[in-house]
Amino acid sequence: MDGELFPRERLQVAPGAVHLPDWLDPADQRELLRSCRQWALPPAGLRTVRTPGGGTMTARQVCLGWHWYPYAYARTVADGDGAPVKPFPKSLGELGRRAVADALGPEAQAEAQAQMEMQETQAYDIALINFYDGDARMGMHRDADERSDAPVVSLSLGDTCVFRFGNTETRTRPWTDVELRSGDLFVFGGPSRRAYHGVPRVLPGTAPAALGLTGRLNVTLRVSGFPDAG
Ligand SMILES: O=C(O)CCC(=O)C(=O)O
Ligand SMILES: [Fe+2]
Repeated sequence: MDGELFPRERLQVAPGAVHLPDWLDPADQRELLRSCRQWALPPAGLRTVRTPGGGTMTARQVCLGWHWYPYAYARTVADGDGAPVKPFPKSLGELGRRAVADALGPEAQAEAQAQMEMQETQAYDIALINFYDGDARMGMHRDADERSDAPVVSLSLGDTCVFRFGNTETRTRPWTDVELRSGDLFVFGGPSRRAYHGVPRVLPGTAPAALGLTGRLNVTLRVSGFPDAG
């Protein structure tokens, strides 16, 4: 909701894990939403992810650059229509770099860049777009199928959610619950890169009316660290 008495403040939730409220302005949010709608179209579009235990994830997903499925990456939608994954757009790479610099400072950004150059891998090359509607949520997990330790960049659109940011050891407490609203940025890198996190709740009807989205979209950008990325 807008119109708070005090603006929401930038918050370091854990070392290397930072929440930047209202990082994308309304025009940039609309633009990103427009792109998400394109990316969600078939082939290689939005799909329901099946887990090895026979369950399904309630957040539906589409990937760019590399296709993630439990628990690996592929170049094609190996667990879906088999189509090649859509390319990772340059604009998202630029957004990722800017997000890291704003959240963690130019040093962290330069260090990440130097590491990537050493490994001869490119910068951000994976996007996972999660769509939460109805009762969708996401259990506590780590982003652990990438080879790179570069920070994960997370952008939220639409309904507000409760984002639970935990610790690197267990799925359980201690954790911090943060409200992520439309336009918010969350970055986790360094000692927090492999921390457990999840989305226990989305708050229906909280999206900014002008955006025109029912539900919540989250875009996470990652660096694969795979030698043949690109
Ligand atoms: O929706 C979110 O905010 C988190 C998404 C996430 O953790 C993931 O895609 O791995
Ligand atoms: Fe995650």
